[in-house]
Amino acid sequence: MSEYVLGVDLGTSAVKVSAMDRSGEIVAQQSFDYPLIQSRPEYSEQNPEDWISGTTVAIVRLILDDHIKPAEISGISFSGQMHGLVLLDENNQVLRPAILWNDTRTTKQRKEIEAKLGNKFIDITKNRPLEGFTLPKMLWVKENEPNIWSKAKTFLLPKDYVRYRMTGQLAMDYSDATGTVLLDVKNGQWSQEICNAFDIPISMCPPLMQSVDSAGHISDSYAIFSGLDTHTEVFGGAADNAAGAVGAGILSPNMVLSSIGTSGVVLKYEEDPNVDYHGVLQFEDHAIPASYYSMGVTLAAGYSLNWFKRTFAQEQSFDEMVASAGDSPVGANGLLYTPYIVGERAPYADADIRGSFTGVDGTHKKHDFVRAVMEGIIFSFRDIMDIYDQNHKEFDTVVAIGGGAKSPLWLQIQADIFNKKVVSLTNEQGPGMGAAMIAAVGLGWFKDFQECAEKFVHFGKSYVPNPENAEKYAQLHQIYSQVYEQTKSISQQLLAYRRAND
Ligand SMILES: Nc1ncnc2c1ncn2[C@@H]1O[C@H](COP(=O)(O)OP(=O)(O)O)[C@@H](O)[C@H]1O
Ligand SMILES: O=C(CO)[C@@H](O)[C@H](O)COP(=O)(O)O
Repeated sequence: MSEYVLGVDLGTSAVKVSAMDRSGEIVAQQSFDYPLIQSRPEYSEQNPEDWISGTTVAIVRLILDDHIKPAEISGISFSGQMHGLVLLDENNQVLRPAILWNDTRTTKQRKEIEAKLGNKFIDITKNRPLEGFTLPKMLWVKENEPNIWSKAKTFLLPKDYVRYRMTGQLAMDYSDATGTVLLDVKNGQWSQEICNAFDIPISMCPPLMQSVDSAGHISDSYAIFSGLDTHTEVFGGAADNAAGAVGAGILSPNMVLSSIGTSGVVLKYEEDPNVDYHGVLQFEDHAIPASYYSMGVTLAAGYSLNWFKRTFAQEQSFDEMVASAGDSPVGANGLLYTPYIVGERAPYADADIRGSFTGVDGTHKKHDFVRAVMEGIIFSFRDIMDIYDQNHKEFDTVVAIGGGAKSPLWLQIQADIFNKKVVSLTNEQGPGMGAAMIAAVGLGWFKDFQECAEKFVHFGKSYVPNPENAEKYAQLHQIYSQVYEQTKSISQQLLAYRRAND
């Protein structure tokens, strides 16, 4: 009899479920898209029921269309979009749409947290209380929707809610819990001090677990709903970036991950819990017990390209549009794009900054704009890499994952802008692969992630920097780096105008 694990990658644009066998082969994959609800400029929400329907449809298709037998699915685990607030009442019913990681309505709450706890907050959580994180979202609901807050008994993150619906158990794994900024990272427990400071009952925080811990089995009710079998064991899972790092084989400090999903991430494995980036980079518990990672996040990476396509290139397919960037030279004929279209998180934690095209010329063509968007996203990643350079962190290989890693041109642009070797995976399902690996390790198929990675992770093509292009990009990055400061005040004035006229 064959044996499979399912990796559920609960992304922002879609859920992707991969079935993998013991040899690390992906035997089948299904995905299901769901919408973002953006009712106002700074708002970004999703309906948790859409995650449940999407995940279940993908699983049903694996069973019916790909003929994966439920009896052969030994384990399931998760990779989840981080930080999103799901509030449940005393009967574990969802109280309002989830407020997502890229929702930036919480600047007031961020400032209140900073004013009250200052550097103490970073000491406890290893992070700043940025708009996207969960605690400021809780405070926003408390202040703006007191009727909902008064009914809230538990909070969860997105994939924890899906796990709850599959098993009936409420829980959160450490890698996602760091992203709530309510965790005392050194002591591995919810911070009573932060809860007290903001009058949050600590009973709202769910039980904590390791990513590889068992959360029980598929419940009777979910088995009927999905067609899965109740013998299938469900494991904690991880934040998407932790799972992505596992799935990309980032298991030692000399490798860095570059992920172009809806957001963009530059991530480094960290062994030392005392490393201090002063909150400029995020610092999170890893899916691997007793290890950590740091990362910088570009809020609108793939999202920038999606926005551009939706707004200016609807008639082209995604592949055609991306390929057209090859008709524009390095530097997009002197056109620069900054991807701050929903504000930014790293290196500038600024919810008010907005994006720009600079240097627009009457001779520019649409393909120059496409290339400028793709380059601007990677310049933003380069800003994050520069923080590692400033902290004397050495690494020689960048592993690229996410939807953006499907484009060979974009992979070469990464190699040229980073001036480092960039390696792709033979299968770009980094987070989904990581989720499946968590289930495989949880089931005891492998003694640890290292052993599992030897079977599951396969590196594909390497992209080496072209020295001439790297030199041009180094020059352009100097110019790009000035745009933030020079557009900051203009962005603030335009935002004030928008708010006044909303
Ligand atoms: N063929 C392609 N070439 C380059 N980028 C792509 C391609 N298809 C999709 N993308 C980019 O990948 C992003 C989605 O990546 P994915 O890792 O699936 O995101 P998420 O996990 O956030 O849902 C999109 O925002 C899009 O910009
Ligand atoms: O906010 C973060 C990390 O801190 C994002 O990385 C989210 O976790 C969403 O990821 P994608 O949907 O872009 O993969």
